[in-house]
Amino acid sequence: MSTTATHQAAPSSSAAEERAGAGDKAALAGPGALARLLEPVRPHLIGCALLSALAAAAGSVPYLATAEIARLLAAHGTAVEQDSVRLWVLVGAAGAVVRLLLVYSSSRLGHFADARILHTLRLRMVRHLGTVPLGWIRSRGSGRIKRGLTNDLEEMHQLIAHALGEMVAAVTAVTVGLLYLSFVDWRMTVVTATALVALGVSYRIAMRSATRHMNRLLAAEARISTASVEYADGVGVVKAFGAGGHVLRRFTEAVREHSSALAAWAAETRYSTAAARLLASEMTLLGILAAAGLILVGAGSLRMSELLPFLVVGIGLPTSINPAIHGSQGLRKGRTAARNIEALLTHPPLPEAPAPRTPRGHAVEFDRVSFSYDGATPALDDLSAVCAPGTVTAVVGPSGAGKSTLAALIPRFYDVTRGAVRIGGVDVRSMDERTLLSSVALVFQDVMLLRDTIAENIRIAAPGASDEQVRRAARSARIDDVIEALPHGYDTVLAEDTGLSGGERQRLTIARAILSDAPVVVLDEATASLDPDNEAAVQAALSRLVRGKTVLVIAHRLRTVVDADRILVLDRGRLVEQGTHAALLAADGLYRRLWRAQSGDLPA
Ligand SMILES: Nc1ncnc2c1ncn2[C@@H]1O[C@H](COP(=O)(O)OP(=O)(O)OP(=O)(O)O)[C@@H](O)[C@H]1O
Repeated sequence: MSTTATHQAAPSSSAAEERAGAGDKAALAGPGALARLLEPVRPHLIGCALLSALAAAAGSVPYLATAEIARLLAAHGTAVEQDSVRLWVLVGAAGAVVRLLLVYSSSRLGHFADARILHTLRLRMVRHLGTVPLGWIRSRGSGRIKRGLTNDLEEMHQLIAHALGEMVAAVTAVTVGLLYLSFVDWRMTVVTATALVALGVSYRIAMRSATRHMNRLLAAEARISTASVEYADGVGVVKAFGAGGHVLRRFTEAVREHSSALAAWAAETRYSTAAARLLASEMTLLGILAAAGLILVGAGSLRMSELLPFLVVGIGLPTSINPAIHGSQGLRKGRTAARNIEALLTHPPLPEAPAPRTPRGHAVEFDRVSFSYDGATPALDDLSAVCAPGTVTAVVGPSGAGKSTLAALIPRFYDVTRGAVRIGGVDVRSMDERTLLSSVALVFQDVMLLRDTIAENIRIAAPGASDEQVRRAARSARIDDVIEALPHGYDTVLAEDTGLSGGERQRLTIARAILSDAPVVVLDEATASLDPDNEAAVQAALSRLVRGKTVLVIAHRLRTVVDADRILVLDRGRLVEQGTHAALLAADGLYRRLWRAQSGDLPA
């Protein structure tokens, strides 16, 4: 990430809301997560469920009316009273109209609840992202964050606006159907209910492996969605490094896993699915009901006219259950989505200072700092150092030594595990977030630019800056000429194809940092080699940026730090040496070994 310190403090009301949310963590955990998230729209959901139930009941009426007409015809033949038939036709038609009205009302209420809760959740998630440690967001990955804000909310939408209503409607339709049939003949109703349960159980048995396969598929889908976002975000890198790129590999692995999950599902369940479908079909139920009914008719204890409603209404019952199966899948997906959303919403925000203090001066001090990402392995161990204002301090060391971690502690991407990081004598944890972030400019390797105009990308560091100030910063960062040469100059909207080189994009972020005029500059020196022109321009821009500031440079190439005022040498999280280039070479320790390794074993 390459950015100046730009993220905003969340409004205090939302911060309080988020703190309350974090306090609810224990209560939110477990199976109640979904219920808790939906709490604000509970009355709407109950209303929606009631309307769905009434709609389903009304929807059963045309079938019941048809069954009654069939009964009348079977009982009286052509001598049937026309008025009775007409009445049932009217009742059936009225049921259909009422159903339409109720479905409309229920759907309206469901979508209203859906819009409201999704709006609230979206806001809470975005506000919460503004309060959690930036380091957590970076390590979680943009793909997972975006998935939370898109796919998981979409699953919640499906659940609230569709699945809940479908399940309630299915249960009601079956209940109403069985209730009606019980008035016709209780024995046949028992047969119908038993047959439904038996068919349901055999369906479950035949589909028993489906849940496992479904879970595997859902997990694979989630991975594809995450990897797609990451792939889209990192397509530039992927192009630059070809198919060997990390992101592309994750994407192709996810696609492969999805295909193999799908193939395994199809292979294992092709017969059982067909059997399950046959078992739970209308034809099977028709066979059972006709056989049982004809036995009773034959025994003289059931009239033909009483059997007909079972053949008309009874065999439609399996179809009524189908939406419940679909709805239960929606419920399962909604639960998973709720858990993901909850995990994001309940991640503890960075504690805010109750009585913020203002730094006096801009020295950066690491005071016996220890930090661990996982609470077990130290990434930094009891490290103390001071970076004086107006000086450049370079941090060097082997890969994994803790250089980036040290830099990340200054803007509070993470909080120290022990010790303190101070700016101007004030612990960064005791500073107001705005004060802290306006004190520190970050120029990191992975250049982060927003899809906005070039002017706004620079201005984000100082929202009130005039056009002239933006231009002056761009001139200081040696990027002014490049911007002017673009078709829309400073109004060019940045996109993948804007045509800026890596070095030019880096200079844009330097312009941003220059505009912010933050007294502390944290710089992650580029490892990717730039062409000589770009490198010279970046160096010129940097020297303008760091003039008079307290500078901490994470250095990967030692030749760039020979002029640093002080070099901190880290190894496995510990500060093992410090001093100037000359002093460290003379000390004949780790720095000298690193120097010899990087300079091709040439004597210094
Ligand atoms: N987000 C993270 N979660 C867990 N562990 C991490 C994370 N970031 C870094 N680490 C671990 O912390 C240690 C220090 O890593 P750090 O990135 O600070 O080293 P570095 O000196 O900057 O390395 P490099 O030069 O390779 O960038 C390493 O063991 C690394 O694996």
